[in-house]
Amino acid sequence: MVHRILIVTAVAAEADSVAAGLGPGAPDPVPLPGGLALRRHGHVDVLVGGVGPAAVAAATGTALAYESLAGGGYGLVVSAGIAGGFQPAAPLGSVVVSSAIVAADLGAETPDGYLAVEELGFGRSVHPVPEALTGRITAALAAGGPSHVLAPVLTVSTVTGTAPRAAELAERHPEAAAEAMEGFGVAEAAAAHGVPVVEIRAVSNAVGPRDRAAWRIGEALGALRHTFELLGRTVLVEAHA
Ligand SMILES: O=C(O)c1cccc(C(=O)CC[C@H]2O[C@@H](n3cnc4c(=O)[nH]cnc43)[C@H](O)[C@@H]2O)c1
Repeated sequence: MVHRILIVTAVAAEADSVAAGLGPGAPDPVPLPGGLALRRHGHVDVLVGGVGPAAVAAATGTALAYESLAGGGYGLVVSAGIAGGFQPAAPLGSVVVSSAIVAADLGAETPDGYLAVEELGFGRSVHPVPEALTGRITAALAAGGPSHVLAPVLTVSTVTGTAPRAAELAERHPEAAAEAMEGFGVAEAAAAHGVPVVEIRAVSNAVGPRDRAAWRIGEALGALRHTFELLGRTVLVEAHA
């Protein structure tokens, strides 16, 4: 069976950029339960799943179940959108491709420091991403795409807004290049259906002291569009074959 590809964003502006990169789609969205709507671009579906890991996990699970019950199935799920970038690894306007998707606040604070759920003896806080997949994505971006880095992407429920919090996350996850709010939720839903997942983020702001005026959302949405222009002609075609 040839599987479809599902791309999930948090908000409509991100989905619009992804869709613009993919090119013309079907005129009418497919309504899903829960007030969700899939925009179809050939074999690629784009879904606005909501902000935060819980909302997006529910939405992604709904889309996966819907497609499965319709007799098809997804072969790849992509969490996409804008993000905060750890400096200097991920400058504004660059793209981060996830080598792993990490729930950075799924754990417990203790007097001796933070413990991830694995250290507490239950649950998981990391979803791996297939290397063969990230290798194809980075190769496609290297051929004229935005500057990019392959690194872990953190999922947080609270946007980092202070230098001490940014330093704490960087110390705990020294390899991480970006933080956003949905990747782990998308990954949990994909894993429940046995579907591989990758997160692709365009950097709109630096992780650190909150300075909304310094966010470069337009630049990041442009990088997101450029990324999916390239992937729509390469990796997303191969992944469908
Ligand atoms: O105001 C706008 O025009 C606009 C356009 C597109 C997206 C937005 C968002 O606010 C998206 C929220 C989404 O962005 C991720 N994000 C971005 N920066 C960070 C960050 O520093 N830390 C965590 N998450 C970040 C996140 O995934 C949000 O869901 C606005």
